Amino acid sequence: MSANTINGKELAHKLREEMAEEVSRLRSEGIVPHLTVIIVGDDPASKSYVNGKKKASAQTGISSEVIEMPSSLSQDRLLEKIEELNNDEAVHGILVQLPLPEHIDEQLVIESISPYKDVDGFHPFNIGKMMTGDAAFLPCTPYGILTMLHSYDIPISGKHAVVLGRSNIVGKPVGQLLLNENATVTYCHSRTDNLYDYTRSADILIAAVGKPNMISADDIKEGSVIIDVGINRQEDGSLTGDVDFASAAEKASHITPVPKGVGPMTITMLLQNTIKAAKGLSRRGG
Ligand SMILES: Nc1nc2c(c(=O)[nH]1)N[C@@H](CN(C=O)c1ccc(C(=O)N[C@@H](CCC(=O)O)C(=O)O)cc1)CN2
Repeated sequence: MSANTINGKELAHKLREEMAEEVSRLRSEGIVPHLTVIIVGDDPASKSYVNGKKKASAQTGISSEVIEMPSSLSQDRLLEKIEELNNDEAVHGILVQLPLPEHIDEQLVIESISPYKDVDGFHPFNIGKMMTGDAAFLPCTPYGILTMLHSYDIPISGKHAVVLGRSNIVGKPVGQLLLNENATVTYCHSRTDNLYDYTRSADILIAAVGKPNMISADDIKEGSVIIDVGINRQEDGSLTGDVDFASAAEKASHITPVPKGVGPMTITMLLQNTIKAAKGLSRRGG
């Protein structure tokens, strides 16, 4: 078997075109969706992701501002800035690019953002709503993965979904979203015994570990759906995922590549959350 490639870049492009139409309608009603991104320090990867967010916002008609702050910034100053943005009615979405320098408490920063402007979907209020299946801002990477599965008509209900990784921004929430859609979910992590027994029984395998090529054809079930969230930079500068694409593609039914798989969907769902914030949907439970 040769798998269908789930093309995140192409899907992201299509969704962004649809969003641009929606933003144009909102603008004609006098609503200009606005996203403010804060970046602390000068990590090159973070800078490149933030640039991507700015560019994608502009292409969609979403107004955006990037606030660059030095890595020497105090935590109090960052919290003050966030409070200012929380109180600014023209700002619909606030995002603080992660990771933050070590002297800043990441969780405290996340919790200082108004849950109604939390377009990253990281605030405990939104995480709680997601767990109960209520309207919430969903974390962008997991939301992007669900959108990919839906767009490719991949059945979720009743399927065994195995999530490799338990980070707060990808592993835990993607498992919860799959559970909300009636998958039977198993979480695996660095302490899991006999990990490959689980991966081989997965109908849907989400690899979000950050270990290059840790999954190959021998580790997956025939006809399974493989979602690779890993972004691992090689010595030659190229990117590779957690899955050995060439071998897994021989056995899977669907597979995401790296790059151009899950990555572009992360920024796309951020745009979607910003539009939702501008429409005030999360406040009204829509
Ligand atoms: N506040 C946040 N911080 C971080 C998040 C997040 O969702 N919110 N996620 C990641 C980084 N990230 C967005 O911020 C992100 C990562 C990867 C991509 C992407 O499109 N990747 C491309 C490859 C890009 C390359 O060549 O380097 C791909 O996979 O095709 C977009 C966004 C951590 N921080």
